[in-house]
Amino acid sequence: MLDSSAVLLSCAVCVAIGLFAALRWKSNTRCYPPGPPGLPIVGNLLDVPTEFSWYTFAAWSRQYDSKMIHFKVLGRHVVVLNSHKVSQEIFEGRSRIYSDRRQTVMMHELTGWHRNIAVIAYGEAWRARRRLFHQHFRQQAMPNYHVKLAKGAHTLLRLLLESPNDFLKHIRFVSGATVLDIVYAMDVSPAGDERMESVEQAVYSFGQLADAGVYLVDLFPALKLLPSWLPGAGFKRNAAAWKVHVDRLFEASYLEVKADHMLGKSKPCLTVDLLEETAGISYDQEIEEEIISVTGTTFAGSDTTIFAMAVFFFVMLLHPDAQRKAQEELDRVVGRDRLPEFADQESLPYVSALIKEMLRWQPIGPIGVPHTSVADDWYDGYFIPAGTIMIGNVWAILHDEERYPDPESFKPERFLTSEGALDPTVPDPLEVFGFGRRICPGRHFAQMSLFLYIAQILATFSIDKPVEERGRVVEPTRECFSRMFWYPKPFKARITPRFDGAEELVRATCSATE
Ligand code: HEM
Repeated sequence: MLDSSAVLLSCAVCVAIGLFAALRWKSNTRCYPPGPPGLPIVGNLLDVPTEFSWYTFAAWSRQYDSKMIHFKVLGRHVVVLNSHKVSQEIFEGRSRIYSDRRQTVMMHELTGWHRNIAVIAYGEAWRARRRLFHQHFRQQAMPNYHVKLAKGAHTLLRLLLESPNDFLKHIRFVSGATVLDIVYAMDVSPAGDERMESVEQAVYSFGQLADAGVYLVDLFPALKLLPSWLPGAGFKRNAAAWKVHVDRLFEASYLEVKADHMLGKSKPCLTVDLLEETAGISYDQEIEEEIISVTGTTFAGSDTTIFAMAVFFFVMLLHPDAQRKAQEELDRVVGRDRLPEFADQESLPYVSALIKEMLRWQPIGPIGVPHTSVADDWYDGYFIPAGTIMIGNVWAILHDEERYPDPESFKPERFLTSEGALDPTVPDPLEVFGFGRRICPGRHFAQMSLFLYIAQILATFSIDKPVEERGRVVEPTRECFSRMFWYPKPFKARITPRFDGAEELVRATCSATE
């Protein structure tokens, strides 16, 4: 006869085997969204192009007849959402699951960018910073920045008068200088300034990191222990060089303003506002970190505005008709005696439509910034495991012909009614600013800056294709950066005052504000 403990043991073993079999069966029957079959270990690494990936994702969406596509790269699940509806339901409707960010060694440990709100993991630290950022960059706070933004726009016009061929350099300078002014009340000169150079280097490094996507050290974190001098450890040398600028970006100017503030000689700026708001709270390193994180992150955002302005000049070369129509509207509404201002925006629907169409037609972030999921989930019968990289295919959503008929054509008119007013039934291309709880909190500031720069440039300058000495018109090359962001490689444009008196108007306005 078997004793009772042997019976119990055999029962337990049977239950364990049963459970194991059931779990295995369940995991085998898990159904991921459709997508290309991959190879062992590398998965679909070789199928995903490093450039223009948004076209491939859209093509897979058509091939597999699914708005949700799945593939694997080196063991990581990736899901791409190719429609407005699915992206809303996932990123907005289930934001508790789909608002995290992947943590990488390069971004979070080696370069100092862990303070950037855009890369912080979904959780309390992110929430606190995002709340603070939102307070200062929500729609209602925008008038606080009107004066400094207008000063920046006037500087841009003056620089375009003085050296029009350097227009891309001027955009970069003005965008960075305006943020320095708003955040730290610092005045920098286009002739060269160490702080400005450091900001540019840091912002450049963020673009490089985002564009590179994944480094080998992110896949094999032990590589971070390699000595920097070792051949193959170039990533560590780059990271160390970038970190100097990134730390300076976050800390140096903040500490300067803080010291001035304690001596009672600081000028009004975002940092001072944040210091005063937290003055009643006893000193806490975490609160100081929050301020540093919010102030420094505004610079990372300035890069996207620079890319958008580069796209603007590019689009104006390709679509002179749209340029002329916007200028006709500016002449009619604002006239030629003054520059357009924020208050004119509502009366300039064509200019607003042109900006919307520019963001839609060529989104600068065609695959946005990927989110990561924090829990297993099921959607429409498909399984999405925790830790999946979630990509919103912004390009596909903004080129969906059901929402935007004839999507490949550049037509600002699509946003207007037949009477020429903005049509509220046509969806704004908001996806360019991302999704759900992670949607860009700087979007009001970005849209306001784009409006002012673009309206003032179109009011005073003509942007045309350059003409060579023998009269040959130089077509813009279609060369572009096309990995994480899309923006044109440096190109030439002929930028000239648009009417007699435009130059005087610019100089007079600049001397009044600069
Ligand atoms: C045309 C200009 C801009 C575009 C197209 C843009 C686009 C984006 C996108 C796609 C994201 C990621 C959203 C997501 O994860 O779903 C983002 C995040 C962010 N942007 Fe912008 N942005 C622009 C300008 C700015 C500016 C000027 C600022 C600062 C004043 C800014 C601050 C931020 C911040 C702080 C985040 C991180 C949000 C988070 O992860 O919670 N952006 N932006």
